[in-house]
Amino acid sequence: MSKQPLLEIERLRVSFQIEGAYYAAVDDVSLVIEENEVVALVGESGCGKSALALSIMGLHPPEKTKVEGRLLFKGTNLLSLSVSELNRIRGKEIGMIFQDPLTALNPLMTVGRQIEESMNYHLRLPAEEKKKRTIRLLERVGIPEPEKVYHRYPHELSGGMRQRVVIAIAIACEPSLLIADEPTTALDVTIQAQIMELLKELQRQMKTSIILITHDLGVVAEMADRVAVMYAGEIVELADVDTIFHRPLHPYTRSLLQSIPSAQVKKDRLHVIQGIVPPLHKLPRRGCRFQPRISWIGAEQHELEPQLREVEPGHWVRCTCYRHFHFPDDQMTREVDYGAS
Ligand SMILES: Nc1ncnc2c1ncn2[C@@H]1O[C@H](COP(=O)(O)OP(=O)(O)OP(=O)(O)O)[C@@H](O)[C@H]1O
Repeated sequence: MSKQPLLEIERLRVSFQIEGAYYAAVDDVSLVIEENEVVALVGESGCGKSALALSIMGLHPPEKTKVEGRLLFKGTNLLSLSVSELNRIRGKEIGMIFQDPLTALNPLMTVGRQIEESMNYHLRLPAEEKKKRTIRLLERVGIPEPEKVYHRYPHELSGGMRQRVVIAIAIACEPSLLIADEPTTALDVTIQAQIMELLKELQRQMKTSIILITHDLGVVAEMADRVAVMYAGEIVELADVDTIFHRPLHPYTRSLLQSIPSAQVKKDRLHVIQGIVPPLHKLPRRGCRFQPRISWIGAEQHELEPQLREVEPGHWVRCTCYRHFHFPDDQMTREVDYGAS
């Protein structure tokens, strides 16, 4: 019998209420996260990455959000749990690292107490043991003088140190799944690299699975095992990291990759993906959602109801338009020859 995946996202739809009607920000997304696997979710702002992550944590306010489908975590559907049942899993089995450490931390509570809070809820250890464990955790996330930092307040720490504290809270109960939503966007570039290095090292030690949400394709190349590329609420391409970087097929994935600056290949100008992800209430709900942004590919080259299809083992692509895609600028067409026919 094959092993049960850690998380199975099945036909997930997350819809927000806007002026009385519901619009899906995540639309029919299915994705499996295995144990000890890092899956990156990439895509422009507004593609639905955070909406997906927050639904796994059960953090959408139910009055204004509809979450449909199934989220099977170790076989249990998170969407069918009561708040108290979910609380037993959140923070213990699934940890989350948010974008901005300043808003993720309580300014009125010392670092030590904040880390211990999550242990209080899930582990119920004697005070002495809790403190020892907290100091060990601070050490583990690379905080110097952990005994002193234990008594400090968030505003007394630098941004990078604060994000280390947020990571310590997220891993305090050794979760089997971590969701990291743009964990470094709020930090300086040099600090970003250190924090990603820390996450990578912790992942290696703890064998935690990670859903990594990021705009930074460099980070994806460094950390991810597989990549799900999202556009307008849908996964448009899914494959292992090498395939995404070396044999991308979907026009959106190829455009994202073309827009990365490269020190090796000097280009006169970077490729810019024309247009924007439309707002929710204006998203095309039928046909290929990327069609308006690649207007030089005729409508007849797109599928009417594009599905994710496995084009080679483990490599999934939505819509057959990728077979006809070329960059509008000839030079780029010559630069990239993916041989898709
Ligand atoms: N609470 C909400 N109410 C209404 N619309 C929302 C809400 N939260 C998100 N949206 C909309 O849902 C869509 C997806 O948003 P989401 O934040 O998931 O995108 P994202 O890919 O995570 O972007 P970013 O990279 O900027 O975080 C966007 O159009 C956004 O405006």
